[in-house]
Amino acid sequence: MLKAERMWALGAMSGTSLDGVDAAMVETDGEVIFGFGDSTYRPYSAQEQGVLGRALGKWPGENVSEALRIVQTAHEDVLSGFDGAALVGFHGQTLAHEPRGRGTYQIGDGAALAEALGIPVVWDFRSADMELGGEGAPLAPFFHFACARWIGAEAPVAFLNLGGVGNLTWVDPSRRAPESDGALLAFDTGPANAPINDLMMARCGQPYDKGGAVARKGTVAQGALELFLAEPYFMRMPPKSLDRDAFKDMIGLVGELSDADAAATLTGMSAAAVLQAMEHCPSPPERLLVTGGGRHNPVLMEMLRVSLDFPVEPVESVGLDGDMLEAQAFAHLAVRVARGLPTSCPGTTGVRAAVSGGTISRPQQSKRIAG
Ligand SMILES: Nc1ncnc2c1ncn2[C@@H]1O[C@H](COP(=O)(O)OP(=O)(O)OP(=O)(O)O)[C@@H](O)[C@H]1O
Ligand SMILES: CC(=O)N[C@H]1[C@@H]2OC[C@@H](O2)[C@@H](O)[C@@H]1O[C@H](C)C(=O)O
Repeated sequence: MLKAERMWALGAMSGTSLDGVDAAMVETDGEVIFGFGDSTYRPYSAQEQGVLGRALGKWPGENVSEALRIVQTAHEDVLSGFDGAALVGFHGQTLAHEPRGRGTYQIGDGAALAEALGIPVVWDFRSADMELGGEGAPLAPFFHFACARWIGAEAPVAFLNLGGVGNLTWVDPSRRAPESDGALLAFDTGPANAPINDLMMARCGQPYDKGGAVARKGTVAQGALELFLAEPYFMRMPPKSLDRDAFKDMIGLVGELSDADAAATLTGMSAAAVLQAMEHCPSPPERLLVTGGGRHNPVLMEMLRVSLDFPVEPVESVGLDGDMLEAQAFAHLAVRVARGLPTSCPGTTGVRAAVSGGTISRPQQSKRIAG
């Protein structure tokens, strides 16, 4: 275990919406955030997205070599452009996630990345948690705890990530540490952008509903919304997590609707899932801070605002970067792993006891292309 030492760490995340790789630098000792540094984004081309999309749902033993090569090359390219990182946190690309079944599967080879970059790489963040009975996700909550302190919050706040899937973290920043009893409650809320994107691609040949423009013209079909909310997942007590495609069938619920009504209804479903999730929080948060691409969808944001009686704001309102929060999370978590500090606990993943996940791969050769 390293002693508490602040360092610049570089984190990288390739999210479930398959849009690209985010990378960001954070100065941290794994507990306190001292500052945020450079960040960048490397989109996947349409051809790369196609390969990754076809690899979704595959498990170890199945052939994903082309997808792996894309993920590996994209990360090497983007991460080699940074200077001064002592450590890299490499999430990889989730292909499948079945917490109560076959486990979780992220592709990306941290040992090869450490060789290519010439710096230690922390990876395989989710396995240890699952081995101890956890969901393996979400993992950003330990970083959200540090963010709540960084923004100076004294009362509970909540972070909502609207990515392909939605996830919510309720934080009580007055607790001593993120693993302390009652400091964190976190779980996946339900589908967020993934079904909207799938609908837009199938019906309009567009990757997403930019600005909620299509949904804005439609009306939410109440019958379909009620069928969606009858899904047992919403009643289940957290922690709980989801595969990107766990709600793939919900597209069928809007199959008969016009494009606008279908988009409005799927957007309404994503919002309703968040409202259900808020019911599970120990107390209403002071504010709901929204991160991830869905914060750019004004229809989705408005649906949340009209139903919640505390402010719903993008994380930019407190000086954070909503496009980079997940990449920053894996930078921060990498330092926690290097120090042997926990990265998940019963309140975030349902793991039996707080656990420090992740594997550290150090470069064997002294080759250095960064720093
Ligand atoms: N201007 C916009 N209008 C509407 N939706 C948007 C806009 N910008 C981004 N999005 C949505 O956000 C998605 C990308 O979100 P994000 O990058 O947070 O996902 P991710 O990190 O891949 O997912 P996850 O957090 O589940 O791993 C896009 O696919 C799109 O659906
Ligand atoms: C298995 C997996 O990759 N899950 C992702 C996904 O995307 C959002 C949500 O579902 C969350 O559970 C998680 O990512 C974030 C970064 C997390 O672990 O906190």
